[in-house]
Amino acid sequence: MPFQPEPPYRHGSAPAGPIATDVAVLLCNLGTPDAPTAPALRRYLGQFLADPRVVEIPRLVWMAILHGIILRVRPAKSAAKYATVWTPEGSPLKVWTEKQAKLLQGQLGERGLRVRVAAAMRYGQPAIGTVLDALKRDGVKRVLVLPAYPQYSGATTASVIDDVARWALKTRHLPELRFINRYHDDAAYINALAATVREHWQRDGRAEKLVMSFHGMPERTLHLGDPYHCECLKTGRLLAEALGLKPGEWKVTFQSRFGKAKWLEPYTEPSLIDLAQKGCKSVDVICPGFAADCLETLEEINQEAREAFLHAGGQRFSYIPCLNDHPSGMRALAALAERHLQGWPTTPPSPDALALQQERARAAGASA
Ligand SMILES: C=CC1=C(C)c2cc3[nH]c(cc4nc(cc5[nH]c(cc1n2)c(C)c5CCC(=O)O)C(CCC(=O)O)=C4C)c(C)c3C=C
Ligand SMILES: [Fe+2]
Ligand SMILES: [Fe+2]
Repeated sequence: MPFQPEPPYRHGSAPAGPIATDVAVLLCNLGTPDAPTAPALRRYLGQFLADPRVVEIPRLVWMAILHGIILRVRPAKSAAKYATVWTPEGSPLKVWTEKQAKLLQGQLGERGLRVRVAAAMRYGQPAIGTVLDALKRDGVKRVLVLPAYPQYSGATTASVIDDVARWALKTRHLPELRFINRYHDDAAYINALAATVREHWQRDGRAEKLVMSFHGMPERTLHLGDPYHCECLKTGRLLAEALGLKPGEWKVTFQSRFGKAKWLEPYTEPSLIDLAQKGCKSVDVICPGFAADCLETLEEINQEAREAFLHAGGQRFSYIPCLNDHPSGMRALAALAERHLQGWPTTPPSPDALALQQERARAAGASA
């Protein structure tokens, strides 16, 4: 199999890029369309929904449905939804992920770790392979892959790992690779979520119920051994414990059902309607499984679900934003990355070690 061309090999050359280090963290999120338009959505959904990790039905049947029906109908509808959340800087998911990468590099620097942090997207741009190529060109030799999904699922975390593996298959000189599979029960992540809820209560008052809405998955993935459902429930329980909530004061639900199959239940919007119809007047809604606000939180929850709850008789719907660039969320990501970076050379070399390294590089250059 042909491998892609390597950058020229140099003995002991210092890494390039914004900070001289050969260690990088690759913060990977789902990805988003380039524009809130039907053609951009067709490209994005075409790539996303063709991933066998995302839709697990026989290829030929699914490709006929995807290209024959879904990619003819859904792009325009989805584009209209994206248009309602689009910002002057672009899609919220991309804007937040890029900001998180910058802040994470700063946070790690403050902890004394010399590490590059780059953002990449599983679908759309910047693609994981493109970012890995750029890091390699800058002399990066070790990459910690941090999928921005607290709960592991085959459709998300494993799909990021697949994409890194696909890049590795065509790369001759591989960096050392590490992967963070999950952080659903990480104490700093739970505390960061709890901090955003408490801040929200202080600012806007507290509702009768805290609804924790996670992205759904087909129910059959649970029976096939995907740990996602279990990890969402654990995050929910730990968050409720951290907030000192009593049973009945909180509820875990699943949103964003796609297609006709049964997905994980209870579904978010019907649950909110049910709560309102049973006399619950106010809800706080948080989406702990999303590292950053995106279409699914800003439009589906803060617009559609809000309207459904109020229409069913609810009086106050408060949306609690995702961790985004919240300082405690960023500290949680930095602590998580720091633990997984252990053993890699992330501290600046001492002047003596640097002199020795330069001497060796000179000698190697002379004998090469
Ligand atoms: C946070 C975890 C996510 C899981 C699990 C997940 C599973 C999953 N998603 C779809 C289908 C769609 N998801 C869409 C958007 C979307 N999904 C996630 C996260 C998870 N998905 C995010 C962060 C986003 C938002 C992206 C953005 O640009 O803001 C969409 C696209 C939008 C639309 O047309 O509705 C689809 C489609 C499936 C089928 C699935 C599990 C099998
Ligand atoms: Fe999704
Ligand atoms: Fe959705």
